[in-house]
Amino acid sequence: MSSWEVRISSSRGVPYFFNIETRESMWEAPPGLTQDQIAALPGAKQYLLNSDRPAQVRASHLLVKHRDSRRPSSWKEAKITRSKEEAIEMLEEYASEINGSPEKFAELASKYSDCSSHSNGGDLGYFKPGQMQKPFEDATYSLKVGEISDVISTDSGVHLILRTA
Ligand SMILES: O=C(CCc1ccccc1)N[C@H](Cc1nc2ccccc2[nH]1)C(=O)O
Repeated sequence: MSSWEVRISSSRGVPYFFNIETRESMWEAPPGLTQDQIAALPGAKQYLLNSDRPAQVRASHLLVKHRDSRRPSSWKEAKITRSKEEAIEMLEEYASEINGSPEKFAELASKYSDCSSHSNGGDLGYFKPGQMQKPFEDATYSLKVGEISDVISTDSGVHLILRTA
């Protein structure tokens, strides 16, 4: 079998096909390979996972950091000492106040989010697979547009996510 493998493009954060013999690369699966042969290539799992995801999504989030966050500091608080449990309780409070309203989401994110995106109602803009921490990306892709997530945990802290596109 030819020596193709699937890699992730660091610039675009999406999979591509690379032939380690000829050093050829291409975005789409090389012609002539059956679906089974593609699935058997090294790295194919990445391709199969990503291939059914839209190229990019847009989301806003409300982040509450805690003492175990990667950077336990924010525009709101120089030294964040709350526990993860306290952060989750706060987020659940906010979630019930937001009660599914995108307007309320933006208002509370502006006031309470520990991310710099608070100044924009929590809007992160568009992002592609591979650009955000995996739990955040997976949670966003599993939301419908207009839907708000449950509490999601990343190395940055705990989040509510509103998918906007
Ligand atoms: O990484 C950033 C900036 C994110 C951003 C992207 C696009 C527009 C505006 C902000 N801020 C971190 C907190 C943080 N961690 C995150 C993890 C996933 C998504 C958003 C996040 N925000 C921090 O402040 O520690």
